[in-house]
Amino acid sequence: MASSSSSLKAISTFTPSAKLTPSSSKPSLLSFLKTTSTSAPISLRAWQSGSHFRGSRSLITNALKAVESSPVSSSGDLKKAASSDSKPTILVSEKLGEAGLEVLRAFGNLECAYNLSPEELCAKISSCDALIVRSGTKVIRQVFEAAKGRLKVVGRAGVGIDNVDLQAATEFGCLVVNAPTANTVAAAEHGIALLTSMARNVAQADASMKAGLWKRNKYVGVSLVGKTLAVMGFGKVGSEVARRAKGLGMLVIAHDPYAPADRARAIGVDLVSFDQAISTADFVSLHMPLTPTTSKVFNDDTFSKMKKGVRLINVARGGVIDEDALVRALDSGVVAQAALDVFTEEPPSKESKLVQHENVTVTPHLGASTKEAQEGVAIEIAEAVVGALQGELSATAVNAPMVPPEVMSELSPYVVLAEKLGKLAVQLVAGGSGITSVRVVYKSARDHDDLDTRLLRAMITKGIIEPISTSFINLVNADFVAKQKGLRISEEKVSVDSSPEFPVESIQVHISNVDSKFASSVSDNGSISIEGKVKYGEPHLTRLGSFGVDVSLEGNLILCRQVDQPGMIGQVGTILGSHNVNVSFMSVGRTILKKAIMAIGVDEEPSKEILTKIGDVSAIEEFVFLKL
Ligand SMILES: NC(=O)C1=CN([C@@H]2O[C@H](COP(=O)(O)OP(=O)(O)OC[C@H]3O[C@@H](n4cnc5c(N)ncnc54)[C@H](O)[C@@H]3O)[C@@H](O)[C@H]2O)C=CC1
Ligand SMILES: O=C(O)C(=O)COP(=O)(O)O
Repeated sequence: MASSSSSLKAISTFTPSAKLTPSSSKPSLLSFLKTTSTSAPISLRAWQSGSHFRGSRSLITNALKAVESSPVSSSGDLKKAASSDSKPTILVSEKLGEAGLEVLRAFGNLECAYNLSPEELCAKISSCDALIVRSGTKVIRQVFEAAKGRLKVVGRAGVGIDNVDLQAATEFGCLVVNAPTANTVAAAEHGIALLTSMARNVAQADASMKAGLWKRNKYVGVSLVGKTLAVMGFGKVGSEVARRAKGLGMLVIAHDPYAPADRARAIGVDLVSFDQAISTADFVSLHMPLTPTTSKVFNDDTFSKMKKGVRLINVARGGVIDEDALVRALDSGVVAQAALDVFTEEPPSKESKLVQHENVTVTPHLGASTKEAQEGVAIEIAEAVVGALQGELSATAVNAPMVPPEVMSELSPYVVLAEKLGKLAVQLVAGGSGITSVRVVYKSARDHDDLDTRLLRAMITKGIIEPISTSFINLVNADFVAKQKGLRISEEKVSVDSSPEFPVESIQVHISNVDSKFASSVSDNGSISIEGKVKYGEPHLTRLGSFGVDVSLEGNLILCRQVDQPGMIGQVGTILGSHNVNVSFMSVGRTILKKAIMAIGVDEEPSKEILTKIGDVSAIEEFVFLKL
């Protein structure tokens, strides 16, 4: 059961623990989070209208504008972060298209350093805010450790993120973004190039002619028309391969446990089981990502289920095949031919039996390597990384909630509210720690399925965790750190009869089984309970415990419960004014039994002496100072 702190009139101040990360003043995804923490919340309009970069909405720029015009600015850090001498440093460790490099150069300090050894990468990374890689750089845990908290974004200039340790990135609060669309066609075209050249022995015949031979009988191929192609992984690349193969007159089936059947049907492809796909196909083309589930999924067992003489194409990842098993299958003739663009180890050893096998056609991971795809990927990743460094939520985030722009613009004021409610709720807990259970209730007139709360939940979690954690917390690692701290956050959606025009009518945060430092925040069921709403685009506290209030959530706040009598505002205002503490707003809400809750917004943090004086006002029964 929650209870009030022992002395109602004890001074209750709350100072969030100092952040240890040296980079906490850098512009980054963190800046989005910081932005929401400034005393000048970002309006939806500001969010949408930024134009720092083509197609991007610059939160930090808008935050600064808002902060500059705000009388209650406490954003020295943000201003410093955006000044030219503190430009973010972006390390590009593999060749990237010039158009993308230009975007990066215009934004930050760009360093291109190719072919770094793991040690060299680790040595450089602590001076970088962002790292952009392709498939050749292994971004392993040691890289995040060596970054010492500075690295905020890893951009993968391409699709596959199997070379980035996502768990480590998440633990270190580092956002990972990729460029998932710009190389789809290139990879699909390369798959088709391998399929057709393998079927007609183009590579082998070419090598033989260059060796001075003319072997027309040896290189008789097989036809594609009427043959069955199994596309394993019916995502972006897989479906483009399917479309093209159908144009070649092939029968196409596909296996993908997550692909919707109607999308397949729309291009005349049947989705079938794994076994059905591999046992009926004449050609098998691989397009699934490398994950723990797909690792070596093509092995002795699977090859034994294939039609004798099957032909295999892999432009996905080498690791989905047990390469030794493939050599055995090629030697036994179960697999007649293979065409491989990707390998378990890249580059493979010169002695690789697979590479040397006469029935195997190989290319050195060229799937994405067209001029067009590389330009597209470079721009896509540069914009994603710049956006993330500016504090935007990325639509291509791999380890954080992905938010489509239209959803984001609608949710942004609620995102600000969510973080503030989390921050406020934790400051009402005596000692600020020992929280194990948080219940969040969203009231909404919308169909529950239409309300995606992942972002709101992450921000509430961040708000709660950040002040009681010594580590750097952001959207990326908030859930992870919460779990580590044994904090369980449950969510409930409640339907209300209001306008579905707004995604959320109110958000409530309830913390149970803790003591409160402000008894008025404890509701009848014994939990610390607060509720907030967005009003005119700004976050407001609308309920505290059992009391209805209406307080704009900005800056620092003193909440007092007092006997409802005249002159209270004057008394407290005089104490603050005589100590040069500027009051930004005051509001008083009457409660039951002649009690009132007074909320005072203050620009500076009042000293202990001032707070003691406020506590000495006889009609004040309890009060708490909160930083928002
Ligand atoms: N060789 C190259 O240069 C390139 C290689 N790639 C590789 O191709 C892969 C696919 O790329 P996209 O199509 O853009 O990604 P995608 O995410 O659009 O498609 C991957 C599909 O695989 C499916 N999948 C996941 N697990 C599966 C399983 N166990 N069995 C069957 N399907 C499964 C997913 O549901 C998804 O539909 C990437 O992960 C990347 O590794 C992509 C681009 C270039
Ligand atoms: O996008 C992908 O997944 C790729 O495999 C492309 O790799 P690359 O960027 O060419 O090293």
